[in-house]
Amino acid sequence: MKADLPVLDLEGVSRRYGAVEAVRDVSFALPQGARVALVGHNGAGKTTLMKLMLGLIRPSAGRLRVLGEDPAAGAAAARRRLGWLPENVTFNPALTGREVLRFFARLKDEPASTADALLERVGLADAARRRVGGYSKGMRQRLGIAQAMLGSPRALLLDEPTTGLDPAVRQGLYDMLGELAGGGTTVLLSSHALEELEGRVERVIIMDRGRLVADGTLAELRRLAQLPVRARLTLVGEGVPDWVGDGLAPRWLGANLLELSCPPEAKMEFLRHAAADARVTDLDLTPPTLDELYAHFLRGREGAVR
Ligand SMILES: Nc1ncnc2c1ncn2[C@@H]1O[C@H](COP(=O)(O)OP(=O)(O)OP(=O)(O)O)[C@@H](O)[C@H]1O
Repeated sequence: MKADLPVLDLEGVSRRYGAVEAVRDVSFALPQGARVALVGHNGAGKTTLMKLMLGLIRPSAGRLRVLGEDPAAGAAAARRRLGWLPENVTFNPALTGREVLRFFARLKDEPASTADALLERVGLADAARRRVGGYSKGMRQRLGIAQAMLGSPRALLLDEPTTGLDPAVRQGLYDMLGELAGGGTTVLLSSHALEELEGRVERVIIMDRGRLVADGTLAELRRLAQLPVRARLTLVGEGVPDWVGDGLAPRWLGANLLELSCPPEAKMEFLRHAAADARVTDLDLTPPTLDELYAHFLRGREGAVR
């Protein structure tokens, strides 16, 4: 496969389950080393997309290429270069972490030493001889990721890998995914937890009821959505400053804390006014959150359906 070919490439892919169109006409291509999140409500089609990429199910329409090959055509070579962490992964609780990973290593024709090195890599070396039944949720997820990393996959598909993890464990997991992507592995993860993706993926694909409704970097999606920036001014003295028009939708959050909603095109003018006003003693700007973006694109979709 040529280096510049997309690792995962979908063109007009649909998948039906009887009357349910779980995935409808989805197209995207992910290059080597990309870190991408697939976000959407329950039933949006995220898991179905991953199963299609893994070749576990076939599309009803469209074309899918994984490392240049059709994953469902029995091209085992391409499938072996994919790592998968299913949602709610479970392992035999009576086995130790080391036994579990060595078992999966055998399935992938990998030496036991690779399994041991991966346990070290995901921070489970000290717990390797403990039974999985006694592992915390975070430890089980780490073991799941180690399992997905067996065979040095070119792409990792992770179905909701951070659900149920505490913030420190989640951060550790994203750090690990960042390192893998830095080394050239394409990482595609699905998530409901939009806020945690900020700064941790470079691209977000938003799904809604089987359709792709937005695809881009967070900055691109923010630009497309043209959502207002939230500004909070700390003020001395009484009343809303004269230069704050109704267009900024002023709203008092406290005796001297004023919140404004600033359209992107008015931001620089707003900053000039705020900087020149001696009554302003502090200023915070917050770009639209991922949840606001998500709501915006889903609203657009509802508008399109009507
Ligand atoms: N094997 C199946 N048989 C019938 N319908 C299915 C099957 N798998 C998925 N579906 C349906 O396809 C749609 C998409 O499901 P999918 O599991 O891909 O969504 P999801 O985005 O992963 O959701 P979640 O966040 O809940 O995991 C849903 O309406 C679901 O009920």
